[in-house]
Amino acid sequence: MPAHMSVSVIGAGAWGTALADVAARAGRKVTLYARNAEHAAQIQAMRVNPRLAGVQLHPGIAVTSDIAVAALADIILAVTPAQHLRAAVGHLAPHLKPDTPVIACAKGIEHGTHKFMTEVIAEAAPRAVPAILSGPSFADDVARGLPTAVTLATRDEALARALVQALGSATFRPYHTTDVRGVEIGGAAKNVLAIAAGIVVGKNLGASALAALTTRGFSELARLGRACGARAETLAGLSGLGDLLLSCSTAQSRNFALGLALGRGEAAPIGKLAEGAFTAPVLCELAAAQKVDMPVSNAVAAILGDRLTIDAAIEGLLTRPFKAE
Ligand SMILES: NC(=O)c1ccc[n+]([C@@H]2O[C@H](COP(=O)([O-])OP(=O)(O)OC[C@H]3O[C@@H](n4cnc5c(N)ncnc54)[C@H](O)[C@@H]3O)[C@@H](O)[C@H]2O)c1
Ligand SMILES: O=P(O)(O)OC[C@H](O)CO
Repeated sequence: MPAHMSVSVIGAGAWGTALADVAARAGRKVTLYARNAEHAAQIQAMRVNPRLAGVQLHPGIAVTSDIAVAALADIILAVTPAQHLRAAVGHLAPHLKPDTPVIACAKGIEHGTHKFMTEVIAEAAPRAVPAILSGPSFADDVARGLPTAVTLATRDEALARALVQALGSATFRPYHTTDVRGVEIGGAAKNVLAIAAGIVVGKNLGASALAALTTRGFSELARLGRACGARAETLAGLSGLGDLLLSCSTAQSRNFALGLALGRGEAAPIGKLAEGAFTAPVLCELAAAQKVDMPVSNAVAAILGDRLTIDAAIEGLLTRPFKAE
């Protein structure tokens, strides 16, 4: 197994910046890539990224807008929104050394193709080794050094272990697995379900309803996971149940915050990436293709697509036939 001494982060948003800090804290040589040269120069000079306000960049992090420089690293973290991953990795691919691990840190499913994040990497950079990192972790918490645990998956177990060693520290604890699909499904579905949780709170339906929604949400996440070949322990682990619990419990989640605003009849928060809004329609298409019933996710997709009012969605969910748990 080659030494993984250097890490590049593609995408200088909130999560990319927090993960650059994680890698620097773990002792790696870190390069943060921002596609906009002016933005890169500003972060390099100020040592602060406005997308992660109030957090000082680790002194060891170099910032670049040169993709060829970023591509030289032993490990790549791809940290763009899910719908931009193909373009970002495609831009990087010609410059990569063969067999470089490219770890998707986005949570979503690609529109049109229904591809998961590692499948997108495999197509956009065929000589890379795709992996995925996901789990309950807010960029702000991670960047402040608060304790966090996530799941890191790639098909080769020895590589998964090595990547965990390269990125892990006392405050950022990745657990390894080879269940790539299980990790991808948890991260994508939890964002959609977090919007539903926010709606429940915004509509003042009560703490009991929130617990019911979260539990039934997990039930449909797990049904889809099983249909797609995910392992039960992954679905009940950090990247599945763990991330669902986090995102369904606090307005610190941008997806929950979107649902909260919708439930209160307010405008959606501006400038905040809510991946679940992009994932909802494609998650429902995927579930339908797999003949998996996902009533909560379907309701979220219909609300966001203006095909259903929130009140009608709630009534529809509450009047479904009684059935075995
Ligand atoms: N913010 C969090 O707490 C958090 C935690 C875990 C996972 N995530 C996931 O990480 C992903 C990114 O989220 P974020 O919070 O960093 O979003 P963000 O909006 O803060 O940043 C996204 C960044 O991606 C960059 N980008 C877009 N297209 C690009 C391209 N083609 N090449 C290079 N850069 C490109 C943008 O310029 C921007 O800087 C999402 O899928 C999200 O679900 C976020
Ligand atoms: O702010 P959100 O809803 O994108 O959630 C961020 C992370 O995915 C939480 O694990």
